[in-house]
Amino acid sequence: MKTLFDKIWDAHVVTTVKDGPTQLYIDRHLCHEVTSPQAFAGLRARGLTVFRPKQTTLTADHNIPTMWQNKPIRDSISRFQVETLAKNASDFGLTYYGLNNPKNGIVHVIGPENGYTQPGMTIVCGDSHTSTHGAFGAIAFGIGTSEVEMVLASQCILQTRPKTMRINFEGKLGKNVSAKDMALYMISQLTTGGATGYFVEYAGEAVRNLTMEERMTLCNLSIEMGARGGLVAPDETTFNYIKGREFAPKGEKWEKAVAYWKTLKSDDGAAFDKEVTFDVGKIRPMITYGTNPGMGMPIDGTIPRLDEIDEAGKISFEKSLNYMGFSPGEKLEGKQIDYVFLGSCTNGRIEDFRVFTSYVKGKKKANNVTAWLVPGSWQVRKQIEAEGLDKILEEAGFELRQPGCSACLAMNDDKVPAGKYAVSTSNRNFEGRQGPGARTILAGPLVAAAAAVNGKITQP
Ligand SMILES: CC(C)[C@H](C(=O)O)[C@@H](O)C(=O)O
Ligand code: SF4
Repeated sequence: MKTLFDKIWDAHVVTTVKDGPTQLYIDRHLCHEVTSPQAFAGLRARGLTVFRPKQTTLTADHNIPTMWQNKPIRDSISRFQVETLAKNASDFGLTYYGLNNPKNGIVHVIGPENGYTQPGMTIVCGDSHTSTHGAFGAIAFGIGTSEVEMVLASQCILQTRPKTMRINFEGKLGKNVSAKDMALYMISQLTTGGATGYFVEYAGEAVRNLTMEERMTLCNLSIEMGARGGLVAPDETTFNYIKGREFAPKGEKWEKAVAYWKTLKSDDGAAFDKEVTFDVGKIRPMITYGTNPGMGMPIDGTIPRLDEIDEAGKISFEKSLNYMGFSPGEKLEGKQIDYVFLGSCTNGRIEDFRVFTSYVKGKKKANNVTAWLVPGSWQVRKQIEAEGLDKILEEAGFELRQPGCSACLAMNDDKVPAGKYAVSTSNRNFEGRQGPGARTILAGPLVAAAAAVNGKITQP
């Protein structure tokens, strides 16, 4: 009896070093401008080529502006990063979706939308949120730059087998409760270290009922509780999503692939090293109040009091609240905010824009709010336009930007000023994450929409 993880892992083992790591074959490799330059430099220094060039795809996302992408990038460091990526792609003969390419977008958005991400695969990228691709029933995880070099050179990687954990979400999600709320709730319960050393499988009725995009949101945040990755067994929802996409198998190959994908589930009675169950009926729309994604609570909740925090955590708890400008025991509902960011590989897909738009339709953006609405890819942006969502957003006083990581992290022009509050659909609320001194409140797209319209934290 095997878990889903075991089945995929075992099918990719090349050799195992006795008492050491496994040499694992990698099906898909994605690269972006931040973590790949030294890897390519390493290949050059050793006179190596890319072993299987068709299995690596490059995209520019972190350092790019989200306006005027047809003009040269103004910031010289960012421009250099992106130019280096383009040069590496052409020198090593790799597919590259650069600026203004219709397939450009955030690395974890474009893989799935092109059908490049498929069940049963091993997928890596020099990026922690590679866990997103696990939504398709793939072993997908982030790697370091030296490992990027290893994959480029050999299409393999040395990995220690992680432990397995299953997280069951039972019951039905309440009204206005999203996959993001499930994830923030889960991390608030398990803490940011709760899954360290584990690869998580998400299961249960509530997970089966999620769309592919919602499963991606959930898997995306796996890394924020320390997990190596997270995955969901593929089912009809998965197959329907993949069917017909550019890199999806076609014709007879499709039938064969689906027959194999249907075997990709944990056997009844397969043993996990740890198992946790949540009743989703208890989950309400969430926000974070601190400086790690585990510091979350329902919107109408109160920040824990100092006496509720254990001795060891008191100093960092106080430091965190101090940075945020909040007090222990405070309620945040009704609190004024300054920025709203809809986007990132967590919540920058079409369904997120549909949810956001459905709330703001016929309403107006609050005057005190600067809103950045950033599609995860050009294909997402095209779909937004095809559905006329851009018009509705415009009428409500919003402006749609061009794709990129944007305000998810302060590596490009979209920085939240010091001291300002941003309700953000991204995945990290670390100090300085959205700009030096910026204060991030993580939430789902619906809560972000309510904040954008009301100018403060409110129930959607
Ligand atoms: C820049 C990159 C290495 C980083 C990551 O690995 O996650 C970024 O994508 C992030 O979200 O912090
Ligand atoms: S959108 Fe944010 S989390 Fe995702 S890859 Fe870009 S920087 Fe990382």
